[in-house]
Amino acid sequence: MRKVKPVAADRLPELLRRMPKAELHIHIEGSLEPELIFALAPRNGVKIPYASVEDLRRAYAFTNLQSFLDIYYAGASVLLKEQDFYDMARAYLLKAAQDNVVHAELFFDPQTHTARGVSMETVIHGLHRACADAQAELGISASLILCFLRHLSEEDAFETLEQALPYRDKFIGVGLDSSEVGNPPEKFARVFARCRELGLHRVAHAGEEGPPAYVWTALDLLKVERIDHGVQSGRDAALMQRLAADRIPLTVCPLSNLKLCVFPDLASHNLRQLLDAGLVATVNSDDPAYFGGYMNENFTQTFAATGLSSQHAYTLARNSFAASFIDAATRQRLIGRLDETFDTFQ
Ligand code: HPA
Ligand SMILES: [Zn+2]
Repeated sequence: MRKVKPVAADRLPELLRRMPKAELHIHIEGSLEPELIFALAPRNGVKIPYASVEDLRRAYAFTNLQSFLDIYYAGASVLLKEQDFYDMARAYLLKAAQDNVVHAELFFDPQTHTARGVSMETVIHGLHRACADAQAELGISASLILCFLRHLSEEDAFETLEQALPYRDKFIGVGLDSSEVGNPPEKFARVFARCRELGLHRVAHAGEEGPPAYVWTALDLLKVERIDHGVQSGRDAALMQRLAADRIPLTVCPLSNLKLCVFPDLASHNLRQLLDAGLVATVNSDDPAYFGGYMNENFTQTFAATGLSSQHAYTLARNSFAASFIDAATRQRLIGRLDETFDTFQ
């Protein structure tokens, strides 16, 4: 990793905001702000059990992953039409562009929608159109990763994959999310093997709340290329060595970990430990509408709490490009822009 100049603590937030970066762990349904929920509900004739935006926001006090997921799936129930999916992704991509996110890989949860009678075509077309427009109008590249809900069955995941295959050109890979503990990666080994045959990229949430064993099986049985979260890996020295040696990226989400009580406070977060061990860690927002911050908030709050430096900032931004699924030429061009930002920053 190249060495960068030290930057005074009071100038670091500006550098963090200004540096170009990629976001690799954003659930697009988790970018649905209360204001948009309250705009979409009457548009679609959907009733929501909250009196106001403020009333809904007050309910965002989570104790663990499941307490969040219950409210996250309820929020997504206002999404019915292609335009709804477009509007949600458009709002996220506008915010991302403001944060100098130049490339984003968006997770989406089709089973949350198809279970309510919304077609796969509606979901994928709405999201994909927003990604295409963002490239043309905002200069940000964006692609889609289809996530299987791990609390549902293997059979349901296979059926979801079948339903999505007519739109194979509109998503680049698959992921695994929802309730982790009790739903280990091995439950989906055959689905992921099929996705590998199809040439799809593969990622999985592992080691968010679940044990390091889930990270091992995500690697060995699902053959994933990245681990989403993965922070529990810090408890297993052999796993840390494996992740470093194989350069398996971790898409870390500090504000999510804080809000879901994975760490008691940001100062106790193990991002520094992961970086010091030579892991390809990145910073991401996960579900920014629920966890109180988009990309730049994740960077600035984490750096303020843990005392990370300009060198860490460069490493994290560079890791985000290295860990992304963009083509090699684009990756080099984006790293060039990153270098220029650090070279010229005063
Ligand atoms: O952080 C998460 N973990 C698991 N599933 C999710 N679905 C949205 N966000 C998450
Ligand atoms: Zn996530």
